[in-house]
Amino acid sequence: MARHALPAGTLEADGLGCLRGDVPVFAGVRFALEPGDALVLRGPNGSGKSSLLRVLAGLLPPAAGRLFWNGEAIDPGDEAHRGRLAYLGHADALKPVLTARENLAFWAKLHGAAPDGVDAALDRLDLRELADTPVGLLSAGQRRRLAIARIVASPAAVWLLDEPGVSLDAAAVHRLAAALAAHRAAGGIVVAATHQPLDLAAARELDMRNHEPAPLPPEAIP
Ligand SMILES: Nc1ncnc2c1ncn2[C@@H]1O[C@H](COP(=O)(O)OP(=O)(O)OP(=O)(O)O)[C@@H](O)[C@H]1O
Repeated sequence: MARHALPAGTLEADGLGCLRGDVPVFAGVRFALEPGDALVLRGPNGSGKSSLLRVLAGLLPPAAGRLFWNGEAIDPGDEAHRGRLAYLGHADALKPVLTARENLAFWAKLHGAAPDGVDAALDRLDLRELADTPVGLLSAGQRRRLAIARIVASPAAVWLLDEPGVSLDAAAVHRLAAALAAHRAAGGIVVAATHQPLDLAAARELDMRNHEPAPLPPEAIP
């Protein structure tokens, strides 16, 4: 499948920390990702993988540290940077009354993606036969495939994926791996949180257990 040109660049995190409800979740997260790189976030439940992805997506402000694109600091709410990101959360962010194709067309228009990328993304996730089915009638795995197709159809350079393989059967896991490889080959960057193995060649790993925040001082504990 032909890929649109990606706005290739480097993504760096320097000393990122995060609070959830005033509770420190992680601290001191550092990485530097070049075009084509992949970073897998590991760690037990509650260690902060989803929180880190939300910080990277600009959905949660960091409590400490900065993010850089091509060496330039990214300000919170930076619209140009938002355009470089495609975020897949636990929820699939699909409209149940629209068909699979209509959902992708909606997202493609919103993100300025090429309309011909919609059918290509449906093909890549083997969804062509379900293109005209309302999303409310799809199975969990079919919905997850469509949510991944939404990322594939986007023009974003940086894919931020939270448990992308959830609900996928073996064939769909294979298609996900192929989509990730194609994105990286086109100069894209992948950051994925996963408990399952993802077939990501030469991916780097970031273990959230190495970024546990320092314990609160006794006087700060109510
Ligand atoms: N909206 C929220 N408000 C307050 N605390 C939250 C909120 N969301 C998550 N947390 C807390 O932040 C911590 C990190 O959660 P997070 O979802 O980032 O972990 P995770 O590593 O992705 O977990 P999992 O493997 O279960 O998906 C947990 O202690 C969780 O209870």
